[in-house]
Formats: sequence, C-alpha cells, structure tokens
Amino acid sequence: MQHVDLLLTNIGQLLTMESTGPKAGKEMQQLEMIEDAVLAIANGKVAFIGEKGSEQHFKAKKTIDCQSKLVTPGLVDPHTHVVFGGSREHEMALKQQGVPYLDILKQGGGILSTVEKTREASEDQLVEKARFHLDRMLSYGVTTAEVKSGYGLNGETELKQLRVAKKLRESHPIDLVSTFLGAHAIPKEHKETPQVFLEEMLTLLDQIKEEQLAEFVDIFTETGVFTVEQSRSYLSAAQAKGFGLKIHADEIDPLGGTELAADLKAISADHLVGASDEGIKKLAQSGTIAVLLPGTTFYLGKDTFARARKMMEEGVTVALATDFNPGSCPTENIQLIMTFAALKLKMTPEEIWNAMTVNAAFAIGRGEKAGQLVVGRGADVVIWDAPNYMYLPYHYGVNHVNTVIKNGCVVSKRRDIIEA
Ligand SMILES: O=C(O)CC1=NCN=C1
Ligand SMILES: [Zn+2]
Repeated sequence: MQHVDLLLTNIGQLLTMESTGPKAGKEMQQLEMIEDAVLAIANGKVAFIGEKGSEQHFKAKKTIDCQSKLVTPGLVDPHTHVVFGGSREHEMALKQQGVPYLDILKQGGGILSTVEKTREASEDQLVEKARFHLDRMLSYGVTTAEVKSGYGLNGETELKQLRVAKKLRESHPIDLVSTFLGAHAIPKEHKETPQVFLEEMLTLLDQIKEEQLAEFVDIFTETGVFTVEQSRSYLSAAQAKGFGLKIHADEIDPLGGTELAADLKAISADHLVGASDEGIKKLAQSGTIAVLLPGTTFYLGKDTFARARKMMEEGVTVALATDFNPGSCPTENIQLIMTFAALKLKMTPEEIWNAMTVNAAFAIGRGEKAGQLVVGRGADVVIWDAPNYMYLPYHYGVNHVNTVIKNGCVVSKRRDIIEA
C-alpha cells in the first residue's frame, strides 16, 4: 500500500500531454489521454498515473472523486502584461468609432496612457493590483504564466515593474516568468529620439541580469513604434548579454517581424496576424514558437486573424495566450481564448490543448517543468466541470474550473452558491 497526499479517482478523461519537446505542425493533432484514470500526488509531485482500479493500491490523506470529469495539466499563459496601473475603458468609445489602435497611440493614448498611471503607482499598489489579476487567472486554470514590463518606458519604472513581478514570483501560487519589454513604445520625452531611448533601455540589461529580474527581452516591432532594423540591433544586443528573445511581430502592419524572430532564433514570435508565407516557413526552420493571441485580434475589431492552419501545415509550433493587458485585450479568461482559437483560427480541440499546455510552456522556457502531467513533475492539475476536452472551446464565456491544484495543493475551487 503506497501512502500519498492526494488521490484523484474516477477521472473521465485525463490529458497528460506528455511530450519530450514542443509539438510542431501535425504533431499538434495528437493528444496524450487516458480514459477512466487515476492520478496520485505525493510531496507536491505526480506520484502515479494509471487506469481505474489502481486506486486500491494507495492510502491517501485526501481523495477527490472526479465524477467522470475532465482532468488536465494546469494551463500556461505565455504572453501577459499583467503588471500595470490604471485602466483604459475610456478608449472603448474611440474603438467603437473605429479609431485605429495605432492612431490612439500616436495621439498619446493607448500604451502611453497606461505608462502615466504605472509611473504614478507605487510598487505596493502595482503588486496588489497584479495579484488581483493573477488570482483571477488562477481561478481560470492558469498555473504558469509570463509577465512583461513595458509600461514604464524609463529606467526607474521598468525596474519597478520587474521588481513587482519578482515579488509576485516569490509569493503567488502561479509560477511566473518575466520578460523585459522596455521597448514597448516611444515615450513622449523621446518622441524625436527613439534610438537614444532604445540605448537607454539597453543600459538596464546588466542590472536586470544581476537582480534576476527577467529571462527574456521583447520589443514591439510595429508602424510608429520600432522598425525591423531598430529591433534587430536592439534584440541582438540583448541576445549578446544572454537574454532569450521574444517579439511582438506583425500584429497590425506586416513589417516582417516574423522573419526577424526566425533570423535571431527567438524563443517566440507573438501575434503574427500579418506574418508572410516566407516568415511562416522561416519560423518552422528556426523552431521559433508562434504565440497566437486571437483575443487581441477580436478586441481590436479586426476581421483577419493569424493564419494558424497555414503555420501548422508548414510545421510551425503554435502556442496560444491571452495577451492580457489594459488596452488591446483586457481579459484574463484564457478559456475564452480557446473558443476564439476554434472559431477564428480554425484550430481543433486537440491542437488547442497542445497550444495551451505543452507548447505554451516551451514558449517561455518551462517545457521541462509545466504543461504536462508526468510522474516526478510538479502536480499542477485542473479538474474541470466538463465531460471531455472538446467541451471547453465549445461552451464559451464561462469559467469551467472545478478545482485548481498547484504543486499538489488545492489553490482554487469553483465558487459554490452561498445559501440565501
Ligand atoms: O496596448 C497595450 O497596452 C498592449 C499592447 N502592446 C502591443 N500591442 C498591444
Ligand atoms: Zn502583448
């Protein structure tokens, strides 16, 4: 009889997502799944995965009868801007009038209005606000996530944001991976001197490395922000200092950020709405992961979405993320992104689950630690109020989480109706 801490029995479908590496192209059609399964957890790790009936070999401190529900690895959100001050609901009217995102930015709104609020906010205020959003992400089933800076656009505030992320990394149940996005927009004070601004951001890298404030460096390669050539030299300098690379690429205008990401072997290229055929081919060759953000395309009111099917046909590894941020995608609801991926990116449920677990984990350098349920790995598990894995993209706009387990501990449970 093996003693364990937690035993999950009567699991209808258990998605283990077991994989030795990211799933590229057609490999994304495969799901590692066990029907009528049992999962045992001891000392925060997965101790056993097996068929119904094997529960008799275990003595557990706590047993959860999963009532034939779906059980999966905790979700991974590989692209968020979750540390920020203020909000941008006032821009909704401009969006409704059809004012383009880049015009709002050019008029000093958008990212720059969040910069003002983030510069004003104290570190403690930013910690509390981000903690609120992270708690909500956890309640939606996210157990690992990336968090970017990028609302400071000066040394003091960029470091403040990254220190906020580090405090949350050390205190919040969600495992966080930090990215320095100082090159997110050109601040008003550098409107005429963008190159000077980029050089100023690069001077922060030594301190960011020394204080272990970020593993990746990202840039917004976009019309009216940074050119491909500016981005190439900026990212090459960051790469030379040992940072992994990410790019906000071809989100609105097809400048060729996709090709640049592949040329530099960035770990991921994100957005890719305007990615060219050539860029998509290069992603497949370089192994750069395509992180697609259909929630942003929807929220910006665009009709053209990233060509996920073309990418997978060409052998690209595709991941999905919320892009949670106060302007272009103000939602923590990663389950809603599953529905956008199904209806707008035409991804199948199998592809979606690979994109939200194993591939998303590899897109932030956590492929060996997150996104899979494997004996010996940390037990980050979600029990869903759903009969099977196809159900989540299908039944949209609600939270299907029943229970979230992080490193073997129950950290979030469905809110039961409080008796009147
Ligand atoms: O608008 C924002 O705050 C976030 C964003 N960065 C690049 N695209 C969207
Ligand atoms: Zn983003």
